[in-house]
Amino acid sequence: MQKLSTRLQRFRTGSPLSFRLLAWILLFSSAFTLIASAIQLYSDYSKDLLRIDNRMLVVETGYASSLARSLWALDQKLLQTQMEGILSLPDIVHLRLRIEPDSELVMGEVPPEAQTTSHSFDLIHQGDEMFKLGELTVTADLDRVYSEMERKVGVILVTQFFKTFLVSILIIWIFQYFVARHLSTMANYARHFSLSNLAEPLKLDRPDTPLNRRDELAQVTDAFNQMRDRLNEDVARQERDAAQIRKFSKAIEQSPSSVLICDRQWRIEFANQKFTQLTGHDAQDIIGKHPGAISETSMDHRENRHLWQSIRLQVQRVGVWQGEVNSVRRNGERFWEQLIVTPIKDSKGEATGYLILGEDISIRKRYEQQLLRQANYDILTGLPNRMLALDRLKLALAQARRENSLVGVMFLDLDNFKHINDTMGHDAGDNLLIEAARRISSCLRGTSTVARLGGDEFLVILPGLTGGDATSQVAERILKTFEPAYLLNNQEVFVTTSIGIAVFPTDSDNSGNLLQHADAAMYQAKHKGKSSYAHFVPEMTEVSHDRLQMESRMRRALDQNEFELYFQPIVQTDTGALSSAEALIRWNSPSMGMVMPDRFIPLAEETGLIIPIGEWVLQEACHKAMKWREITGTNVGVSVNVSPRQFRDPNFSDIVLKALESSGLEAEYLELEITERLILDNTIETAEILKHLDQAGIRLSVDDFGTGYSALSYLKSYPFDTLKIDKSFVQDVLKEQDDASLVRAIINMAHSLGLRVIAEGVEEEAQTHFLQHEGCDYSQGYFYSRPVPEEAFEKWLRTNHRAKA
Ligand SMILES: Nc1nc2c(ncn2[C@@H]2O[C@@H]3COP(=O)(O)O[C@H]4[C@@H](O)[C@H](n5cnc6c(=O)[nH]c(N)nc65)O[C@@H]4COP(=O)(O)O[C@H]3[C@H]2O)c(=O)[nH]1
Repeated sequence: MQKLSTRLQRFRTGSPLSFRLLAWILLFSSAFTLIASAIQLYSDYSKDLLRIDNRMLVVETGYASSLARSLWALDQKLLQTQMEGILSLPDIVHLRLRIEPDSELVMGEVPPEAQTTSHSFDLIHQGDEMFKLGELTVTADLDRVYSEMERKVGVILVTQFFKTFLVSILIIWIFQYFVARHLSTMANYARHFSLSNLAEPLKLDRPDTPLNRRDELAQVTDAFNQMRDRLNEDVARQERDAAQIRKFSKAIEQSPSSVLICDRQWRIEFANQKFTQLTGHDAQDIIGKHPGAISETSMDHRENRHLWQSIRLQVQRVGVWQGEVNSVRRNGERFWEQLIVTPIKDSKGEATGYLILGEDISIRKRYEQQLLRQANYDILTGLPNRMLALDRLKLALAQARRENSLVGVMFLDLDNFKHINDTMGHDAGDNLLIEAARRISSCLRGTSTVARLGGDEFLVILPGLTGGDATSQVAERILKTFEPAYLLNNQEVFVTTSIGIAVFPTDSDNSGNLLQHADAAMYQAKHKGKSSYAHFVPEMTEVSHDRLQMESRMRRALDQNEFELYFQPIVQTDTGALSSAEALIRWNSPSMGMVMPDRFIPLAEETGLIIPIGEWVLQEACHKAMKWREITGTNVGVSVNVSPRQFRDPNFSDIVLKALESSGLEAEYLELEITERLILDNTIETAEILKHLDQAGIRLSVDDFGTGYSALSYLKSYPFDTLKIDKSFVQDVLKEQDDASLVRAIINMAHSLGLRVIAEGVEEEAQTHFLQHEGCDYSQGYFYSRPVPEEAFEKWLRTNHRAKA
């Protein structure tokens, strides 16, 4: 019962379509039935009327002659019987017989208000002559026909109504069961269909037959489910996209680089946290502004506009702009940043905006400037070094050529420096050099240059001179400033200098010759006696007698076996264990005593003698390394210095390989030390030779790192294994904060390029702690051992229990 009522309820409330259908079916079927029934009734009615008409005709044909005979015979009885016979016929209710001439016989009765139909015919006597006897009018009552019709209408209406109703119910049930309820299910499904409710597919409550699978409901269901699947895919894709967008946004927000996103018109739309940290500008303050307008104060307006114009043009043409920009923070502080500007393109490749990535490179810049300073200036005196001095000299010569002026070049050497250094100590020597630099500088104009070439040698460049005399005046002034005593270690010391002068273009028109001539003149001045100066004269071209003598002695020295290798251990910084040794040449000259490499290697370079000397060093070093293997039972590597001239010798690679071959030393235990200046001199050849050596397995190291150009980029392009930090940095790591941070930066940078680092010139234990802390791989210096002769080194090896296992 309950079930029935719910069904009814559902039928009533849930299926308006069924109701409407029912109503329409009823209406149409009723109308149809009514029309059909009306037609039927009308035809029945017509048939009944026809039947009555026929019956009247039958009366005429059947009774006309007999009635006429009875009337002729005046047989009233028969006439009556015959009329009664007619009256007994169905529907005939009234007969009127009009007898000629004026009598009438009436039988039967017409019910009041009855619907009737009448038929009259003549009664004729058929004798010799035709004689009309009378006329009979037969009246039939149509009430039966009408009541019959009424009954039929009633029956038809009732039966048709029920039939229609039942058929409608059946149709509706069929429709409800097979269609409407499924439509309701679909409607409900569609009503509850939402993005959060996509798991359940639409399922109709009906058997899964092949027929059902093909009908329209199945098609609509499939369409629904396909829509659901597509939506599911869309939602999943959207979620994936949203997750990615979230991830990217986070990455951009937390990026270590500053990020600005601009629209097509270069108006800032987004700035990340790093940008705010870096510049001090809040994102909301700069939204809508042009990126060039933020730090406009960093340069003048025109320069800034020009910069951003060229950025815009290059980004449009090339697709990227990158460069270093000197920007200004909100608080006015300047900083260097590396900017990369790229367009953000849509799927059609159209730029929809621009991405500006920025990185604070102030520290790197500072290091680079520091390195540049180190490369160009003498650390002790702060004067330009040899390299910068040569650049300035070349510039001065170029200018003099243009202006037709003279350039004076002076070579200075402190007369008794070596003696003071040896007797009063390095600090006193250093102080003397600083004071001498100051005194020389004080004698010069702003356009002149005074440089320290190394040791106690200075160079003075006097550009834009109009006459040679000016050089003499400057030389005299310098000699005069040297007259007062120097206070070294609280002692008054008198130091003099010797000055050699050469003038462009009188003495030479190229810088190299000018320097040589000034050098020769200086030797001449020294010969003249201390505290004097000398001008170059062509007779001096034979150069100093000393140098010539030195050269011929050096040539003999190889044959006489006067060269000797000293060795200095290179140890692992953290353990102190021996890793390898650097071979350092010494010249045991019978006439000059022990000559240090700084004194003869440059001359050997100039004369080309370095090639046979270098070959000897390589052979010796490799053989010694094999000997140490025997002594220690472990592999000890050897480092050999290679000078530029050696390196450029076409046979250099062969010489190295021959040394390895003849000694039996594996290539990996030989390391060649190359100065960075050499690398920068001749790029293509250098690259090829380095590649060749690297392919042979020989280790390569950059020597004296920090004293050359220190252009970090070349380290990436060449196959170096090791970087040796110059001793000038290491020695002051504990005293100079700048040097400490520079060494730290070099170590980090080298490691990031996959290079090992050796710190040279380690003299104190505290320096080793610093280097350990900074992760420096290897160390070398007096703290571990000075360079020692072969026997001493072997002894050191035997006693040094920390040799690498
Ligand atoms: N103040 C100080 N100095 C330390 C310390 N530890 C090592 N040294 C010195 O630093 C120099 C290191 O060699 P280098 O930079 O390659 O510089 C070398 C190298 O460029 C060149 N040289 C030496 N032997 C050869 C060689 O066989 N061939 C070539 N081409 N050049 C050589 O001569 C330069 C000078 O050599 P050395 O006079 O032996 O000077 C050596 C060494 O004695 C320390 O703790 N404090």
